[in-house]
Amino acid sequence: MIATNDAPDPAETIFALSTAPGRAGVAVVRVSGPRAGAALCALTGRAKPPPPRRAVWARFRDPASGEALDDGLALFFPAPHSFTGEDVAELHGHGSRATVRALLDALAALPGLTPAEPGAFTRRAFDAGRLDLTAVEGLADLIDAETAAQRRQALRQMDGALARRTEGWRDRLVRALAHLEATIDFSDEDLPEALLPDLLADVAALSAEIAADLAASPRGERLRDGVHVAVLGPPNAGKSSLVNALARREAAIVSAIAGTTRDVVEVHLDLDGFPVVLADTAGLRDAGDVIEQEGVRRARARAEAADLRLVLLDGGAADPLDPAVAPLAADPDALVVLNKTDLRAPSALPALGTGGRRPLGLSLETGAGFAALLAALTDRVRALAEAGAGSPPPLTRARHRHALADTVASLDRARAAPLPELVAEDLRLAARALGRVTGRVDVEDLLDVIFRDFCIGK
Ligand SMILES: Nc1nc2c(ncn2[C@@H]2O[C@H](COP(=O)(O)OP(=O)(O)OP(=O)(O)O)[C@@H](O)[C@H]2O)c(=O)[nH]1
Ligand SMILES: [K+]
Ligand SMILES: [Mg+2]
Repeated sequence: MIATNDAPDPAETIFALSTAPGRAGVAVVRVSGPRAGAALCALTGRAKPPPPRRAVWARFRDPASGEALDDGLALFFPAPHSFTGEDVAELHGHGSRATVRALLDALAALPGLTPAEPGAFTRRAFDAGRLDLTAVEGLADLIDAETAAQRRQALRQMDGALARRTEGWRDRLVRALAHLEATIDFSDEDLPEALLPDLLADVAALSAEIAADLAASPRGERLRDGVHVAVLGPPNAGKSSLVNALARREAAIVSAIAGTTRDVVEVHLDLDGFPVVLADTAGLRDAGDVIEQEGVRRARARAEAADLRLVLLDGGAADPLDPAVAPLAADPDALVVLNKTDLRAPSALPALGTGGRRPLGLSLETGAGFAALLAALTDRVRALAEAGAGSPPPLTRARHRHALADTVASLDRARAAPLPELVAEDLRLAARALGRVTGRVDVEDLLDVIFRDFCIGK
């Protein structure tokens, strides 16, 4: 949605349908660039655009033939108070394919107007400095949000929570660097002798703070992409039955034949606003044909990659904790469930691992324990994905993680550097890595800080 192509030509006026294509009550066509006002006038027959940000009713006509195309509302947002920072016009017409096509064709026929590339409006907003990169990403995530928690996270990032945090770090870094540069360049002047130890202490504190956010980073990406839960267990434990019950549809084949599931079957769930990718897997055992063995290999790979492992034990088996399953159930991070409690009670099993844990009891046959399992699963998913309002803004993309990891690496090199010049060089690299998060990498602000804090040059 927000993908951008070649560097845009700001002299061009671009236009596009901004609402979803198809039948709808209203469709919004947006025009941005120097000819936006003229385009609005050409289609509405007005001598000049309406007052800023005021909706006026208009009949939309083909400027060439005079044919009436539609009627609706027209709005004008003069630069710089618009989404793109340029003159923007909006035509709100009726949302049929024919009216939208007619409006777009009429705009295309006007001199100096070109259809917008995907993401071109947002690209212009970024170029005009109205959005930083994290806000652009937040906007893209908001448009794609499917659950309430995703919507909250996207809105928070779009509002600049992550940008403010990284820019705050960058300000501190640039300030430290400015002081250091000053001691290097003007060492004959009277600057504090003890600057370097203090500065290195600041750098250590900053590095620790960024590292702490990095350590918490899987949360944000999980909320964006979904918490991956793998359902694992022996053949015939009822894994596919459980996945179907959670998905409330027959997503996977259930049968009394052990080894029914071979491929990994994914279903998407919304658990209390948190997106979940639930994977049904092949029953784990060594027997079976080559296809089943490939299924077992895939199941184990999925178990490795999952954020949470739900281990389903078979209450109908001779030994539900046989050696093929016991190690999975002993994992303290796994959610362990004994199914078929209509055949055997959890109290009939020995405790799992240390600490005397018991599996949750479940019968998909009778429905007993299902609500409790759903609640336990939701709690675990929330804990893995939650971005509490008071906590630091989550890193939602691998890009953020890489930039911050580079920053920490440079800061740690700076702390170990033998000469002030080398410390400065590593701090400069750290500042540049931080600047990548918001997309603002410039050096002018370094000079600003030098002049503001030291009044050098008088
Ligand atoms: N008695 C009883 N039977 C159940 C229960 N849950 C599932 N079953 C039955 O157990 C059998 C196996 O269920 P599946 O869901 O196919 O089991 P699975 O773990 O996916 O099996 P594989 O894909 O072969 O590994 C089916 O006949 C189900 O009807 C339960 O709670 N009680
Ligand atoms: K089965
Ligand atoms: Mg199955």
